[in-house]
Amino acid sequence: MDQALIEESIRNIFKAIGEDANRPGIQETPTRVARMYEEIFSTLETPDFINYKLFDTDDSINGEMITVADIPFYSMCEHHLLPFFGTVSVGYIPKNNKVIGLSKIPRLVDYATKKPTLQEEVTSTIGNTLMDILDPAGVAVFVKARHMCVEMRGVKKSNSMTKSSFYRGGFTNIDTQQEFFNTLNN
Ligand SMILES: Nc1nc2c(ncn2[C@@H]2O[C@H](COP(=O)(O)OP(=O)(O)OP(=O)(O)O)[C@@H](O)[C@H]2O)c(=O)[nH]1
Ligand SMILES: [Zn+2]
Repeated sequence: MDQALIEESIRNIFKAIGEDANRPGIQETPTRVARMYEEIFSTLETPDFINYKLFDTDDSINGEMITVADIPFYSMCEHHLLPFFGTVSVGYIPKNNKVIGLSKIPRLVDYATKKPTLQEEVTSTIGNTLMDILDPAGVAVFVKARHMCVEMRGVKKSNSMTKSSFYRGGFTNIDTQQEFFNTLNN
């Protein structure tokens, strides 16, 4: 990431809005923002999914549902560069005795969110990537988020919650979706 360019850009924004970029209170802000962008836009490269460990279990796991619920995330909307944040819940149905290392699911959430993006894209990126890595019998992704660009500007609707979902394989069955949501509510 080009830290110097970010710093210069932030100084220019201060100038453009009529601030004195040398005022003591904000003098160090461009450097801080550059450091912050390094952190919140850290999905510069695709992670090495080959190292996402898959484990072999016995075949009684096949066809059962595994859910990781309420994984918190923070992202930035690509239209206004304002935060949107909430939770992601992921379910999958193993096949061929294969399960994925549990921590890899929140890692997928980080991969999908640490960049300027849209909620729908976060939802489908997590779902499609899990399908690619694990090739399970089904994947469900459910994302709930608040968008600051809808709340603090523009239409200004506080606390509205945007919900998006992704269902593949066994989760296209309505009863399986219901079981997924029952799990989330427990
Ligand atoms: N589908 C989708 N839209 C988003 C997301 N985040 C922000 N938006 C919307 O992106 C749209 C951008 O619309 P524009 O009309 O180009 O921008 P704008 O004039 O700032 O729009 P307003 O927000 O309505 O004032 C807005 O409707 C936002 O609410 C997201 O994650 N998914
Ligand atoms: Zn926005």
